[in-house]
Amino acid sequence: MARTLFDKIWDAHRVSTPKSDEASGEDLIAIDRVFLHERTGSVALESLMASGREPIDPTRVFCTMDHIVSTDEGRGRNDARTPGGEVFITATRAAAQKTGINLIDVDSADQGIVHVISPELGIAQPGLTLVCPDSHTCSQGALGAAAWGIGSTDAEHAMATGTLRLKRPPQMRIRVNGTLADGITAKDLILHIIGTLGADGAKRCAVEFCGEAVEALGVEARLTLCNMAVEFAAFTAIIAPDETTFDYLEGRRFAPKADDWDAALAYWRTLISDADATFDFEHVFDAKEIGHMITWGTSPGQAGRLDGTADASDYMGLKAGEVIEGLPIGGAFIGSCTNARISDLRAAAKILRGRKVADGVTAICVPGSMAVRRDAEAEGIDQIFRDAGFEWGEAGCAFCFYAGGRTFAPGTRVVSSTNRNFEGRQGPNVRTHLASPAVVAASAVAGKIAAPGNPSP
Ligand SMILES: CC(C)[C@H](C(=O)O)[C@@H](O)C(=O)O
Ligand code: SF4
Repeated sequence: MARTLFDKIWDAHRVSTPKSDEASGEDLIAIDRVFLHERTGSVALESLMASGREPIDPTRVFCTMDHIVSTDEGRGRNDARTPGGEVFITATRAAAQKTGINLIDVDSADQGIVHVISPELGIAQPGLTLVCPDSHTCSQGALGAAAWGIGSTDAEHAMATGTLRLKRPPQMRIRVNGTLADGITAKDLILHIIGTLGADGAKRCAVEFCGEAVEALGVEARLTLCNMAVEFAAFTAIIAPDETTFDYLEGRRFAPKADDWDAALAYWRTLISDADATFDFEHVFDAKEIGHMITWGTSPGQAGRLDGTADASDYMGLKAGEVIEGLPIGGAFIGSCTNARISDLRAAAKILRGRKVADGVTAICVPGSMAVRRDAEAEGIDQIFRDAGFEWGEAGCAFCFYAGGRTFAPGTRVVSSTNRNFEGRQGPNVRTHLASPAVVAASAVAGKIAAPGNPSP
């Protein structure tokens, strides 16, 4: 029977369908990797230890510090950005050391946001199952892994048993034909898709992105695309691994080596949906219709073209029919697991070179990992950001979400390269507009929402 890519990974990991689960349709699925972070992973680790159990294979469990850790340059990395949050860091460290899992601590050269460092270190690989108590784990499907977000209790279970019990999700295929116009990015593409299908448009499906425009994306851009799948209610997202994926992974720390690499490649090449595989839902988009996108509301589905108009939104301070381009801003943020990789920083630096952030705009860039930060510094990109008037941070989630601590002033309109624009997401009454790093940079310079081709005031 013809199978999808997701089916193939599922079937290869199906340990059994326990008798008690026949009616529920649940399968017992082998879990290859568990990733944790200090915000929710600490809870799972502590609870596991409290129950007298330990990870069945600690070498397959990874943990980073990203959510709570301070990202202010020069500040101690053991400091928290959330008042009183140090305990997350110390408790996670203690539990990780005790259980012997792979800990990527605050002072590690590998430290960074979980969904940035997992691909970077070659931990996410085609054909693997990977879970993490974090909703944006769907990002890692960009490598051809079945990767999804879970709760802390499931993380505990996955660590203890190497399995999870769950029902195979329905499946959706989103094909993007044609070529994206110059300067139009994966962020614009995903905002266009979510804006068209709505914030619940993916119907809890495992979504396979495919088509010419998706194949043309580099791995970093594919990560951006898959990152926001959960923002339109997907179970997860996946992209068939191809030469782009293999080139990206070769030589990375946890990628297979020598003969194992050849064997892995042979297997990975089978990971494509069969030509006659069927999906529960299918959508087709045309890449050439997509322009610079931005959200205007408080749901990621409230997205439109930058030169379009908004609906009324009290929270966002917008009237129906108001033109989005040109709205004055007070903040600009480039960071997060969506758009803080080296290609994102390069795109922004291209716009910022030789320019200055407009008066009255607080502009901050926080690289997604310390490796990205080092790469950027080696290329002089940090200097371009600093010269333009951007603050340059150390790696972490930073201003992507607010959990107390430093943020933008209430009422500030912020253009942000992140993935969530809910009320209060970036701070009390902060108004978040989601966009690509290029749009954030252009807007920072213009002091108002602006397209990259047109950054001057
Ligand atoms: C804190 C964590 C559980 C949360 C998530 O699951 O996504 C966070 O990363 C977010 O982006 O809101
Ligand atoms: S960067 Fe933002 S979206 Fe990503 S894991 Fe951190 S808080 Fe969640």
